[in-house]
Amino acid sequence: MLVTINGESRVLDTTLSVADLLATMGLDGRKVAVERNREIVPRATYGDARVQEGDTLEIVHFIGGGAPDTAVTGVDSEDEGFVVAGRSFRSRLLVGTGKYKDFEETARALEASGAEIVTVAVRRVNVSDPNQPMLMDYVDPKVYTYLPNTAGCFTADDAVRTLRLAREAGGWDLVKLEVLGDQKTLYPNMPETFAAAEALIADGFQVMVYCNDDPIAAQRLEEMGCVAIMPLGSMIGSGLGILNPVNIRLIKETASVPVLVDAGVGCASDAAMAMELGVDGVLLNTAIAGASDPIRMARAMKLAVEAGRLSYLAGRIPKKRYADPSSPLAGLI
Ligand SMILES: CC(=O)[C@@H](O)[C@H](O)COP(=O)(O)O
Repeated sequence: MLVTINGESRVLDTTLSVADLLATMGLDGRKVAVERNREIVPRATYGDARVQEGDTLEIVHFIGGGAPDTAVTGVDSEDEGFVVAGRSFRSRLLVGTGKYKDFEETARALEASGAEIVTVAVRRVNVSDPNQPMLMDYVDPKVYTYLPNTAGCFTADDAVRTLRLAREAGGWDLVKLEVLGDQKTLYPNMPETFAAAEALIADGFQVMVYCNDDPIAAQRLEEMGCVAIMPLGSMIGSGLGILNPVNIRLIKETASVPVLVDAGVGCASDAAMAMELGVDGVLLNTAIAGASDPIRMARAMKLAVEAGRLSYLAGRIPKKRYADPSSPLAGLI
């Protein structure tokens, strides 16, 4: 029979089940998800679900990084860590897993960053060579919390479909929703983001949402049930830093769920500045992966996020218009 797998036509044995198909491709036991004619095939039915003539199959896996699905408890003595959707994390730095030279470099950078949550994109398995290395071979999902994301989705429908596949593949329901507006700015498309958030929350997902830095939109997303609000610092991949600190602070002041600055961080001082605004964490990717020395930058980001948090907790001095001598003037000779 003739079927299409990940866009490629294949002639298959007529008696194949989905489980047999995965086995012949060497994908059995791997964290992949299968969609047949745009319907997710539940994992429990792989043995019974027969592949049929004319079927269109999509087999996806994760690209980019991850951590335990169980809560990481215990906190640093100087920082209380943060809690999202009932799970505690010590590290306030969340990192992306794209743009690295190879998976080995990804793994080393993640380790240096100290991140516990890594966000990963969902992509088709390479059916021409399904045995190619996968992210999970390098970034252990028992060590990192995988946060599947919808990078590359421009409609609510695509985003919802992508995250349903991610849940089927790995069982994760804590997800990062991003619905993009256009290729040039990668700004969030907020109407589509609202629609996707609503559908995902109704479907039992815990949604961490990438959004613009609009306090009203952020409030609305929280009211809908999003478990974390992730306003952009600036455009994804731009390295322009935090363009609107006033709005980020406003969003944080109003929110009762964690607020994480997501996107646009270019260097360690940007990450520290975001944390000094009082946000709960920072999500970044390009600044580490695109640095000349990603491992060193990953460590810099770890220290910057910690320093920014401590600086925020310590409380900055008020800015003054004129000098205020550091040494007492009394007793001057
Ligand atoms: C990895 C990911 O989720 C990105 O979409 C994220 O927004 C990070 O952006 P930067 O690459 O600008 O750090």
